[in-house]
Amino acid sequence: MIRQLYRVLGPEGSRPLNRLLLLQCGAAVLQGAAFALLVPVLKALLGTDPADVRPWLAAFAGCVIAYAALQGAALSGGFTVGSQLSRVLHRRLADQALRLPLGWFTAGRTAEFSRLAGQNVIQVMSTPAHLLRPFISSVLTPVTLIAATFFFDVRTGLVLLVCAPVLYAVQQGSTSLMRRLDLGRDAAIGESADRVLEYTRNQPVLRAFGRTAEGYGALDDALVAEARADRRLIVRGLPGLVSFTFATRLVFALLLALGVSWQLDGSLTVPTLLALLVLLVRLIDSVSSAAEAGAGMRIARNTLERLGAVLDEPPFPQPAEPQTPHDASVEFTGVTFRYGAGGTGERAVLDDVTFRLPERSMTALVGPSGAGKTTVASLIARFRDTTQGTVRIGGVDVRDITADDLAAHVSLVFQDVYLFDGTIEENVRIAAPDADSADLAEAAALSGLDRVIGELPDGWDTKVGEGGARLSGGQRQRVSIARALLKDAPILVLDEATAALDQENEALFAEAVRVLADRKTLLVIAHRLSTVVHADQILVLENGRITERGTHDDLITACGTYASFWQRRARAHGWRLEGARP
Ligand SMILES: Nc1ncnc2c1ncn2[C@@H]1O[C@H](COP(=O)(O)OP(=O)(O)OP(=O)(O)O)[C@@H](O)[C@H]1O
Repeated sequence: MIRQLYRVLGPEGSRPLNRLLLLQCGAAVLQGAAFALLVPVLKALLGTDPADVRPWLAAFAGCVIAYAALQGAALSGGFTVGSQLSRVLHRRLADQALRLPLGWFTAGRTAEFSRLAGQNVIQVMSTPAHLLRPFISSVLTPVTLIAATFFFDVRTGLVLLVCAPVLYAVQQGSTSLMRRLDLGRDAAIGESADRVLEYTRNQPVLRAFGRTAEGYGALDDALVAEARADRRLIVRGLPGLVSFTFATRLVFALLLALGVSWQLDGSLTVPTLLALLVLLVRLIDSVSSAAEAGAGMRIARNTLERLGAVLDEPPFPQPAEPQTPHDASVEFTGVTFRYGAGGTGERAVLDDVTFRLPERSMTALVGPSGAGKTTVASLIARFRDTTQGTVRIGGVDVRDITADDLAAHVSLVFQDVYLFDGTIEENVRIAAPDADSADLAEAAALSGLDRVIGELPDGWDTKVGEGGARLSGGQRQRVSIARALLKDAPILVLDEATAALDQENEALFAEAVRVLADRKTLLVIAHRLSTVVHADQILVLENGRITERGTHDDLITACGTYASFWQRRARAHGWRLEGARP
């Protein structure tokens, strides 16, 4: 576990941990020495001249004072290392979240990540002060006591030396059994936490369909599995714990019997026997507390292992020799993409896709739901890497562009808008914290956010709530568009909202898109014809393949899928591409 502490703390945290371990080891040895000195103290007191006790008493007092000093320093050092542990872990986890590929963040892993950053970091924080100290003293104090026993009676020392490895083996056996059971229980608790989270988040859907907790099978199953893991821990783990307690008591009984027989045959004096028995009681106490500390250490070790595993996840590969894009064009060449680790998914979501978005042009990407449109957007921003083929920005493969450079070139507006719990202004300024008020006003005007701000009593200072919950879908969308515009990246990818905009806002959005097309390379994943008709080129994506491309007029003349979309729209006002099928 100490190794894992070093691993998660990294090089900067290793020095305070070294110092802490030194203090804790020193205190544990001094505690053992103080107990050992009780033997000569007792022997002198029960011996012929009680005045002989003075030098031993002085040595005992010296040991106790030195122990108290080291123990005090070790205690405060434990808290210092604990709070450093929390700081370092939060920072390293945040850094790691930035470096991990987006594909890593499945729902389960996201929940595990927030558990690790929340309750698990708090749990691990207390390890140096509350677990490490008792654990070290429960190992080093008995070792010191056994070594001291040799000075008083070699035979007792030898018996203890033989018994110690047996006790250690029994304890290790019980620890590894409990560790396996703990791991199983941790996994079951994690699963229950995920299901409770899912159950809480999906309350609107569950209530709409009249599902109660009892009727929500996934949660029921997870809770039953957790209860089973708890029972397994108690039933299978108990024999291990009991066997260790039994073994320590057996060693005590053996030594008591031997001590009495040695006293009876005259080879051990009564005062030495009594003093050794006092020492043995202390020894058994210390060894037993090793078992208790071991339980806490086991849990902390499992947690540290999970933290270490997340911190060791390989980051998204960055270019060895970075290049800078030459312009703001985007090019897909023979791009095939499958989801799954390393592109192992069964289905090619994009299949041999080739297109080019010239600089300062507008392209509309249309197609039925699930055709792969959002996947195209995520490949431009290199949220994921292609399975085959190349995505180039300004003539340079996105894999040869640094993450910062790529972020500076591409702005994205997704349908699922996430806002941070702050004001509207803070949310827009995330894109460019130093932007002046003229830039902010321009972004607001282009996105239609200025109207929202005019209607809200607190204007720019309106609190949006967690995730933007206090704003409507359309308002959130406009904050998100303003944010993307303020960033002023030369390439803008807009995943047009299907439902969030009403007709008035739709016209406004279409106007903003037209203005932007003159300034930026624009890719709009379009669901509305008012956006599509003005595009310089329209790409029709079906089942991961581009089946048609051209301007609106070209495609109408071609009488293909796009033309049939258009005719449907003419028949039914309020047409949506995403639901349509040719
Ligand atoms: N993280 C993922 N893991 C596995 N499959 C995914 C993932 N994201 C999307 N897919 C699958 O890839 C396909 C294309 O999804 P994508 O979101 O790109 O489609 P889309 O055209 O944008 O759809 P929509 O218009 O409904 O947003 C779908 O079949 C979807 O189920």
